[in-house]
Amino acid sequence: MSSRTPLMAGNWKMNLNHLEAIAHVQKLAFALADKDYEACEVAVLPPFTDLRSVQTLVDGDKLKIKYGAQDISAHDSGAYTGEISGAMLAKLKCTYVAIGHSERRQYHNETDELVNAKVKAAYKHGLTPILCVGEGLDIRKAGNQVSYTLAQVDGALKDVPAEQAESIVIAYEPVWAIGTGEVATPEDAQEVCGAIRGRLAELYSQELADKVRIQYGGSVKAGNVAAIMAQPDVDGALVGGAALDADEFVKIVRFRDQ
Ligand SMILES: O=C[C@H](O)COP(=O)(O)O
Repeated sequence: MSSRTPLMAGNWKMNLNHLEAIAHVQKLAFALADKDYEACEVAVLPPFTDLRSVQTLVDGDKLKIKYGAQDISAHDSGAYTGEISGAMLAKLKCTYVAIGHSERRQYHNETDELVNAKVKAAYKHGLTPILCVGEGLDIRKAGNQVSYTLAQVDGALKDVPAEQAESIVIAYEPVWAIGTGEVATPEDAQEVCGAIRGRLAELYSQELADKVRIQYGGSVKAGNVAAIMAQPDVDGALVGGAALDADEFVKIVRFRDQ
């Protein structure tokens, strides 16, 4: 494990309405103590419709939990039905926004070019991108996971200056391990996360690369998180299914105890 502060983020995907969101965040807040926040940064990524409720709760109760959105429009405003702008997310005091999740790439045909535009939109509005990258099963079987994932990193960071890129979070999520119960081995996670850090050093500098947090995502649970977090280039987890169970997510945050 590195000296970077780990980021444990729960991506709720299309789960939990705004009332359920309040109950869930209250449960997390009740369970998490100051020492948990000192050891780890904790964030939730609820659906758009929950964000105002989560903001009200976090602000009102002065919670240390951070929150963000699961997507952002590449556009600032205008006739883009169904889209949500970075300005809107910033107004809701979001810290993070997930960009380029494999489900967006797969079901909404998001290209590296669009992901790059969304990364730039996030920075324009003061949001920190959680850039999601990772290979599908066919790529993994062909042994091309590193080159494929690094090409996604290159595409997402095209023309993004160092003073912005130094705050990015990159989530390596092998698509074949998402929601399947198939977890990449800690060595699999390290191989690609280490290569991503190496690419950041090539694109920018070693100093910048050493600052960036790289998460692993894909069937992370309390039972497997410690081994993954023991890898030198893994600085947190982007958790899907297990983040919907507050008790389980708290155990993931307390990965050092598992
Ligand atoms: O964003 C989260 C990832 O897609 C992982 O989801 P999962 O933990 O349900 O496999």
